[in-house]
Parts: sequence; C-alpha cells; structure tokens
Amino acid sequence: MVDKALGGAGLRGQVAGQTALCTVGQTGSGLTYCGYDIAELAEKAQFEEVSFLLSRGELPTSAELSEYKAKLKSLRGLPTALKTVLENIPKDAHPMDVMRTGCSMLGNLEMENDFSEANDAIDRMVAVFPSIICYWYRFSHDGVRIETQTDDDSVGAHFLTLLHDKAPSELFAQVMNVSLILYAEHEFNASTFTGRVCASTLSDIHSCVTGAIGTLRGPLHGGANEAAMDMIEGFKDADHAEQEIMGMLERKDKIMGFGHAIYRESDPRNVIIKKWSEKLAAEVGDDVLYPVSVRCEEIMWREKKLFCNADFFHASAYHFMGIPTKLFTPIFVMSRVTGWTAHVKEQRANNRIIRPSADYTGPEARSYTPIESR
Ligand SMILES: CC(=O)SCCNC(=O)CCNC(=O)[C@H](O)C(C)(C)COP(=O)(O)OP(=O)(O)OC[C@H]1O[C@@H](n2cnc3c(N)ncnc32)[C@H](O)[C@@H]1OP(=O)(O)O
Ligand SMILES: O=C([O-])CC(=O)C(=O)O
Repeated sequence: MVDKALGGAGLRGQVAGQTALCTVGQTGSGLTYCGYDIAELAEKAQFEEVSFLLSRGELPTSAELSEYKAKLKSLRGLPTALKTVLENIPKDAHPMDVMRTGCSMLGNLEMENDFSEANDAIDRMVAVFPSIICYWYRFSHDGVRIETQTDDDSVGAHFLTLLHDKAPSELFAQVMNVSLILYAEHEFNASTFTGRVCASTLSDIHSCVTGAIGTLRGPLHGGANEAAMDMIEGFKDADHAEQEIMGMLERKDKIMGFGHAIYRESDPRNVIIKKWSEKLAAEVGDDVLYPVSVRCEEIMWREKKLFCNADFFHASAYHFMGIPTKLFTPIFVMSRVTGWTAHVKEQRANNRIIRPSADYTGPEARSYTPIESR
C-alpha cells in the first residue's frame, strides 16, 4: 500500500518485503538492530559484536567473540593477485570504485561456490575491506606496499593503523568503533535493496555486495558524508556558513548530510556521532569546523525543518581523526557490508525473485519503419 503523505515516487512508503534485522523510524526507538537500540549498542558494544549479531542472529558470548575476532584478525591479508589489481588502479580513481573493484576481484579469487559458504565469505569481507582500501591508498598516494596483516584488536583500529602507519589513540579507536556500529545496518535503504534484488536472482554474495557498493557511492546516499565535508570545509566560520547556506537554500540547492527518506524529525545516529565529533574537536583543538557544523544544523532546522542525518557530523569526526575526505564513504562500506550480507542471507532464506512492474508511458503500438525510410 502506498503512503499518500510520502507519495509513491521512489517506492516511498511501500512495503517491499520483510526483515527481522532492523527497524527504522518506529515510535519509541528510532533504530534497532535485531531488537537492540542503536544508542545502547553504540554506548556498550564492540563493532565485532554487532557484526556477529547481524551474521549469526544473536550477540556472541565472550568465548564466541574471542573466536570471531581471532578469525577476523587472521583474514586481513591480501592475495597477490588482488594486490596486483589494486596497484594498477590510478591515484585519482574514486576510492568507492576501488572498493567495488576490490570486492569483485575477491569474488573471482575466493568464490562463494555454495550458499553454505556465506558466513566464511562475509567474515572475509569484513576482515579484508579495510586492507583493500588502505593498500590501494598507501600504494597510490605514498608509493609504499603496506603489510595488511596487523595485530589490532578491532576492525576500526586496523583501518587507522594501516592508514596512518601507527596504532590509533584510544579515543580514535573508540570513535571508529561507534561509527562502524552506527553505519552497520538500516533496513531497506537503496544499497541494501540493491543487494537484496541481486540476491533474489540467487547470485553469489560478492555480486550482491559489489552492486550495493555502487549504490552507496552516490551523494544522495553514502556519498553524502564526503559531500558534506567538501561543503563545510569551504566555510571560514559559523557566520560565513550561515551566509552561504542561506544562499544555497535560496537557490534550492540540496544540502548534503540533511534530510532522510524515512525519518521525519531526527536521525537517531546524529546525536551520537555529534557528541563524538564535539569530543574530537576538543581533543584536536578545533574551533572552526565543529562550530560551523553546529550552525549549519541550526539553520537547516530553523529554515527548513531539515535535520542532520547520520552523515553530517561524521564528516567533521572523520576529518578530526586525519582521515582523507575521499576515504569517508569506503568506511561506510566496511561497516554496511555486515548489514548488506545479513539481508542477502535473509533474502535467500525466503526467496522470490524481486521483479516489480512499471506503468508504461511510451508511444502507442506502431509499425517498424525500414531504415531507408526514416
Ligand atoms: C546514510 C544515508 O544515506 S542518509 C542520506 C544521505 N543523503 C543526503 O544527505 C543527501 C541530501 N538529502 C537528500 O537528498 C534527501 O533528503 C534524501 C535523498 C536523503 C531523501 O530524499 P526524499 O525522501 O525525497 O526527501 P523528502 O521527501 O523528505 O524531501 C522533502 C522536501 O525537502 C527537500 N529536501 C530534502 N532534503 C534536502 C536537503 N538535504 N537539502 C535541501 N532540501 C532538501 C526536498 O527537495 C523536498 O522538497 P520538494 O518537496 O520541494 O521537492
Ligand atoms: O535508510 C536510508 O534511506 C539511508 C540511510 O540512512 C542508511 O542507509 O543508513
């Protein structure tokens, strides 16, 4: 049934299937993973517990978590053929294209031959995605071939170590952990739906994830964190931000990092990442980017009743941790691969090929005109 208030365009308001993985925008709790509130997970859990929850259906016991983390740790190395591919991708390529190619190449080298191998393929992707992006980035930008098999305790710390060539501070590792939890899963968003459509044809899991990466890349979806950074970086101070945003609104420009297809008043992930961004700002001595971001939030609510989505304060948070802007959306991939693949398994478990219909708006039936008569 189409929700009239939202309109039918973009399939908005239409139920396109069932999921036991996540609720978005339900009264009382804005976002839950398998019944757990996002605020509680972000405060108390490790990303690896959330990843385990999504792939196995329950939070791990302490022994299960140790075993799972040890497995992930052992899977961080890159096959030589994948390194060769990454070394051939130019420096000015978009890192999301690198992720897409990296995932696709992995699927060639380590095929999911049977759906019973799904969890092994998922664990491998969760473990190796930070290695893929950092290997390419460090080779193309710094001219070094890094060793990706680190001893870091978490996926987030592993990423930062590879990127910066040193272990992250406790605060940075903590923020990465929270960020990966916040981005892990979000019901039938565009990239997850892409993955589910692919899964519904009974395709392999790397194809599902490769398609999802391509969908996440766009600035209306995951790419918004990079677009938000590009915007706020251009503002000298909060007053300048106000002046520019007002102009953008007058010109009816889209302001990246604001608004949402499902949430109407706030995105529950924003208050969490905003708090961490503020902490990081204090830690690194920022007195521009965080106040600019806060002013943008105030203006957008005052003028348009539009609120920050998960992406907006992620921009400043990642920037404060010394992460290059073009690597922002690949971090989203490192996290969301857990949600995408959980949906792939869910789709497979109760599958019918996803194939909607279209209203035809083209010409009436007509006869073919031979080429020489056109
Ligand atoms: C993790 C994520 O993927 S979160 C989303 C990240 N994307 C962004 O931040 C990009 C900016 N935001 C947007 O483009 C949109 O808000 C979307 C794509 C997220 C949702 O799109 P929709 O569901 O179509 O938005 P919605 O129906 O709420 O839009 C209502 C009105 O607000 C406007 N609007 C919505 N978001 C914005 C924005 N960020 N800036 C300016 N105007 C906006 C729309 O243009 C629309 O105006 P109209 O009725 O005059 O056409
Ligand atoms: O749900 C959506 O449409 C987009 C989003 O916030 C996400 O994927 O995290």
